[in-house]
Amino acid sequence: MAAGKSKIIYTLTDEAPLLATCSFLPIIRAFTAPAGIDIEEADISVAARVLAEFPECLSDAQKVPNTLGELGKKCLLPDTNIIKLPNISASVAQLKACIKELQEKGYPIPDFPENPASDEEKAVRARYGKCLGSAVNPVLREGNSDRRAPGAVKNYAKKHPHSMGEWKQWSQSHVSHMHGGDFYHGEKSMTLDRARDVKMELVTKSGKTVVLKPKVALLAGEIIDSMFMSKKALCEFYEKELDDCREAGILFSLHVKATMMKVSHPIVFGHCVKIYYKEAFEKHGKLFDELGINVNNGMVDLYEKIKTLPESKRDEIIRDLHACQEHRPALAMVDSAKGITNFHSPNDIIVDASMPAMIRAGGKMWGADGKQYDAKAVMPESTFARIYQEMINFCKWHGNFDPKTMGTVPNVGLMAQQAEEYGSHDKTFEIQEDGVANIVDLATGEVLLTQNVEQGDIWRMCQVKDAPIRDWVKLAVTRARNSGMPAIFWLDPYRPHENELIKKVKLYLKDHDTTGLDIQIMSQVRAMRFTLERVARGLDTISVTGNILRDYLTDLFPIMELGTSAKMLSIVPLMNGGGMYETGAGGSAPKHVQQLTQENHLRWDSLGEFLALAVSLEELGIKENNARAKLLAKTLDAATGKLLDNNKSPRPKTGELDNRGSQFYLATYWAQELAAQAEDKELAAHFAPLAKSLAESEQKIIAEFSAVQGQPADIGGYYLADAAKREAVMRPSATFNAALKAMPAAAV
Ligand SMILES: NC(=O)C1=CN([C@@H]2O[C@H](COP(=O)(O)OP(=O)(O)OC[C@H]3O[C@@H](n4cnc5c(N)ncnc54)[C@H](OP(=O)(O)O)[C@@H]3O)[C@@H](O)[C@H]2O)C=CC1
Ligand SMILES: O=C(O)CCC(=O)C(=O)O
Ligand SMILES: [Mg+2]
Repeated sequence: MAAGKSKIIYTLTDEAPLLATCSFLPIIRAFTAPAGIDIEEADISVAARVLAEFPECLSDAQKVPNTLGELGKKCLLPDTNIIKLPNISASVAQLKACIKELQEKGYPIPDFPENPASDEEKAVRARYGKCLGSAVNPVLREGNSDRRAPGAVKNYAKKHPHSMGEWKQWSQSHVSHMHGGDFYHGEKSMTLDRARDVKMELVTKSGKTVVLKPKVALLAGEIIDSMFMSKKALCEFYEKELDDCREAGILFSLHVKATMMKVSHPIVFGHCVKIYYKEAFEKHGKLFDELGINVNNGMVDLYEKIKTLPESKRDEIIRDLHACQEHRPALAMVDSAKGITNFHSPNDIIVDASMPAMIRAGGKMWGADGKQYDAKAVMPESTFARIYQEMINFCKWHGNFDPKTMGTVPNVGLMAQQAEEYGSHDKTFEIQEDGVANIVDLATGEVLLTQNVEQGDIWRMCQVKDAPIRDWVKLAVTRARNSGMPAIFWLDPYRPHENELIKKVKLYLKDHDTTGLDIQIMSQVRAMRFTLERVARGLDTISVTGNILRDYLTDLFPIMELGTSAKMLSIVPLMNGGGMYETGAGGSAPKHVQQLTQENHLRWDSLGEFLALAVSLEELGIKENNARAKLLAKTLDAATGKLLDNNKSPRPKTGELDNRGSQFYLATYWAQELAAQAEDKELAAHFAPLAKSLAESEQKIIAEFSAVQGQPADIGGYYLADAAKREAVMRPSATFNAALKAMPAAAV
């Protein structure tokens, strides 16, 4: 019997994930219809988010709803079930490209004001600001994070290990971070005794009081921090590291997270670029200012804007930039073939993915000649950079990890309600004048936290509420109990913020039965060492971390263990009872779209989506007592296992099996599993013809998929593709399409 109407919300995002969703949704609908499950689409692509900001510029036909805002509200409801795919966290260059494409498609939205002067321009800039950087995940993440490699995926990686670069003990690769003057040093933190409204203000040396943030409402038990990065210390650090790197003769690479830390990290990045090219910036600084060049957005901004200059001037600038390179270290490349360096855009080297890639490659990055070299990995903020050096130390001593035997490291991450640094961009400021930066109670005038700051310093306030911390501790205990693994809280008692957290963790652990569990608290470097000693012996260890380490570790370990974080199970149990199922922990791999449009091959692996869908169905089945949803989940997991066993994942090379072919195999195995099960005979009978027809047509369908490969594919746009063209490209097998269409759309 069919159950009542249940609903899964499926996000439509950008780039490769969106393409893959386009072909996967018809499959999902064919399978979920008999269980009475509706799949509701929610377009949260960067294009949709931009259009939703400017309804007054659009005709009625062009207007789109604020889907992200609506989805954020749904995350607070108990019955919400969302599958969330990775989306673009846009850089300024990406946002401008998106705006241009929409304008060219007839959407009369305003240009992006780069240097807003009038109030009107400032207002437009602020609206576009909402679409910049990591603007989606923080809105939806109303729960903490549970990320792990499912057993079938881990076993597959052990049987089919990916390549690992070799670590040499004499490798020169290392991490450099500040040893003073960064956010870590001088941080102040407190737990609120009661609910308070506070403001953030700067009292300048000249006696002015500048209110930077008029009001932040804080709850009782919330932890707040005040921390700053000294511009002077940062610039001295860069000078020293650039010289040191030049002397060592290795590549210089700068790793930031400009998407999530969208206010502070572009500034940190910009200082490095300006110091590297110091003489050129000194000579042409005035002109650069006139042109509105802002290298916080990368050298791409400079190269774009000098295009307007006469050729001779342009050549002079380029010569001067090249002259700086003569006495500076070589830069790590993002794309050696195209001459794109690490300084091109702050979003090109994103630390959570870039550091694991370097470590996996034996400590190597790409040089301008397309060869691999040792590198100095510069991460100015020392708070979390130290974990990477600890892993490098381990690899230098023990050699590279072996995916065939290494243990697994799942993560329980404190993330809910914009926890810690990742929720701080609206409370982060570049200080305009020397003075004292205060967090002040609005009602009493009491100064809660104070810092002495100088012009150019970056000052921020972070917060984490009490309820998410309680929920995080509970999730850690639950995961430790269900997995039987030790759980380590990575918390550093020498850091004021984490010291406050430790007090709460110790208290809230008492709310749970922890008998027989191995739960420990260790500072980050010790936790890394302890975990790696176990990893090397094939033992599993849960890392329980704050928000930044959640992000870093859930790429770091999966990339070592599985070759990519896209194969992770990534669950967000929403605090009000709903569930969000993210697909993997990685991004949206722009180069995959390029390969599709040039050669009609999509190497993107939808495995993360298959895993997420199974958990989403299982949860829905339990909550709504929908036996068929549970059966769909069980059979989907079995089909995914078979897909891995039979090696039917997409391959990177054009001409071989790609995403579309892989999805076809998933559908075939899923139908076969459903047809073979005996729990629900009606459902078995429903899927038997599909199982049979897909198996019989295998060669024909695969031939139809192969036939289109090797030539360009037109999807009619990048940020806003043409739906019909995209569908034609992503669903090129008439036989497969007809088999899915023949499935009844209603419950049986
Ligand atoms: N949750 C989210 O919404 C997130 C979004 N992002 C955004 O994604 C974009 C790209 O980020 P980037 O740092 O390059 O990291 P990615 O994780 O997208 O890519 C790194 C590399 O990992 C491999 N990879 C990742 N996912 C898959 C997959 N499903 N199938 C096959 N291979 C995969 C690819 O390597 P290869 O081609 O060699 O196989 C890819 O080039 C940015 O705009 C970023 O902001 C980033 C992280 C999370
Ligand atoms: O939202 C983003 O930009 C990145 C998110 C991310 O990297 C993660 O959650 O692992
Ligand atoms: Mg990440």
